[in-house]
Amino acid sequence: NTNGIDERDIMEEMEHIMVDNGGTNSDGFVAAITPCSNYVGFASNATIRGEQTSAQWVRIVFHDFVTANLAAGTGGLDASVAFESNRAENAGLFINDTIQFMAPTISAYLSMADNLALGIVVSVTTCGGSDTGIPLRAGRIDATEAGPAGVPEPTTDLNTALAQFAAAGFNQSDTIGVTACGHSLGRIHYFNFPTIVDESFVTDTNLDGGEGFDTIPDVFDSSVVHEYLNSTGQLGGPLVTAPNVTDRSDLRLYISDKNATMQAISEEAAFQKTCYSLFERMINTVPSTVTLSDPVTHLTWKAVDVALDINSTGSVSISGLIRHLYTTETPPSTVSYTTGSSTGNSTVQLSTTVNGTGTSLYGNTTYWAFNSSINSPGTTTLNFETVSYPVNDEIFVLPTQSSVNTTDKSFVISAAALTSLASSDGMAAILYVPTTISGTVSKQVQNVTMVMTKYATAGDYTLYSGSVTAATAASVVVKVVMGSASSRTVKSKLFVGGI
Ligand code: HEM
Repeated sequence: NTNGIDERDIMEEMEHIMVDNGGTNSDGFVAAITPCSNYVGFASNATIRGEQTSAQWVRIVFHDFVTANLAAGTGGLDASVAFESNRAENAGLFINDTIQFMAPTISAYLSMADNLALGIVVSVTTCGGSDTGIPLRAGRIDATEAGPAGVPEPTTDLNTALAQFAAAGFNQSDTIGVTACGHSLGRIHYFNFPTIVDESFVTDTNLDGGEGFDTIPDVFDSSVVHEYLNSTGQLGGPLVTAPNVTDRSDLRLYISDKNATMQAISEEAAFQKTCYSLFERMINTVPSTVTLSDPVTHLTWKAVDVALDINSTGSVSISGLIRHLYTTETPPSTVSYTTGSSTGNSTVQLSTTVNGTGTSLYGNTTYWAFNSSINSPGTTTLNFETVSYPVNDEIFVLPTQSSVNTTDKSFVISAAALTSLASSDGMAAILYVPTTISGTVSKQVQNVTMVMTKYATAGDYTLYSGSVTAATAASVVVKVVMGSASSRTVKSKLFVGGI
C-alpha cells in the first residue's frame, strides 16, 4: 500500500471485520445485516420504514461501480458515491445510511471502498448465498471527491443504460444478469419513486412504501427471475410492471436479448454462480492505479492485537491473542507457540488462558491470551499452528506505555528502538487518523507526524516518547519510524484508554 501499511495487515483487518461477528473482539458489522431483513439506518422510525440494510449494501456497490470508465482507468469501486448522495440518480437513503454505518470501520487498513466490497459479500452470505462464493480482495483506495454522474435510472432508455454499463466493462448479458441479481434483494420505495410504486404500499410498518422486486426480498435467490419468466408473484418487480411504460427499465433490459439471459440464470445454481461472478467483477472494478490483494480467506488460526513491551533492563516481551476459528471440531484447550529468531526457535510456550469466545458467519472463535519474553534483539516471528506472524523487535511502539485521552483526543506515545539504529533523522511517530471531511459522511485517513524525544535507555534499546493531538481518537493506527527503519503498525485501541 502506498501509505506505508503492510498488505498482510490490510487483509487481516478485512478478515477481522468479516469473521468476528459476535462476542470477543467483534465489531458489529455483520450484525447490521443479521438477519438479512434487518435495517440499521439513521432515519427516524428505523424499524418501521420498510428498508433493508443488506439491500442497501448491494445497491450502493452498483451505484459506485457503474460510473467507472474502463478505457480511462478511472472510477469503479472507489467510494466516490459517498460524495454523490444528493444526485437524483442516487435517490433513497442507501448512500448516507451505508456510509455513516461504515465510517467507524475506516482505518489505515480498510478504506471505505473496501468496506463497501465487504458489505456486498457478507450481504449475499447472510441472505442465503454461499459463504465462499465471492472472492474478496482488499486494497481499494477512496476517491477524495465526487466522480462523474451516469447511473441508469428507471426512465433511462435501453441504449443509454447499456452504454453506461459498457463503459464500466459489462456487456448486454452481464448487464441483464447483474441487474436481476441485484433485484433479488430489497425494494423500490414509493417515497423515492411515487410514479412507480402505488401509495397504498405506505403503511404504519412500511413508512417509505417499499414494494419488493420479488416476493422474498430478504432472500438472495432466483425468485425474481422465476416470477418474471412465469408471470407469478411480483412478475419481476415494479420496474417490469410500472404504470408508465417509460419507467419499465428492468423489462426493457430483460427482453432486450429475448429473455435469453433470464432463461440462462433461472436455475438456482446457475443464478448463484453467475451472480457471484458478476458481483466479483463489480467489486474488482477499481481505478487502474489500484492493486488489489489476493483473496482474503477466513483464517483458522490468527494472531490478534500483537504488541511488544520492554522493561527498564531492556528485556522485551510479546503479548496478544491467538484466535482459532472452527466449525465442527472441538477446539483445543491450550495452544503452544514459539518465537523465531536468527538463532532458531525459542522454547515452546503454552497459552492456557481462554480470553473469550465469539460467533461468526463462518464458525465459532476461541481467543487465548499469550505473554512471554523474547530473545531480543533478533526475534522475527511468532509461530503457532499454521501461523508465522512477523515481529520487528528492532523498532516498535509500546502500546501499554502509550495512552489516549478520548476527551481531548491527545495521544502520548512511547516507543523503543535499538540504540544501534540511531539516526540523525530522529524518531517520529506516524498516526493514521480517520478524519471527517466536507461533502460526505465518510472519513479520510490523514497522516499526523509526531516528533519523539529520547527519554531513557534500557539494555540495547533507547526509549522515545512524544505527544500530539489528533482530529479523532477512534480507529487510529500508529507506527514509528527512524531513518529508513520502520516499525510494525499497531491499533491505538491497545493504548491505555484507547478506542
Ligand atoms: C438499469 C439498471 C438499474 C436500474 C434502472 C435500477 C433501478 C433501481 C431502483 C429505481 C430502485 C429502487 C430504489 C429505492 O426506491 O429505494 C432499485 C433498487 C435496488 N437496486 Fe437497482 N437498478 C438497476 C440495476 C441494479 C444493479 C446492477 C444492482 C446490483 C447489482 C441493483 C441493486 C438494487 C438493490 C439491491 C435494490 C434494493 C434497494 C433497497 O431495498 O434499498 N440494481 N434499483
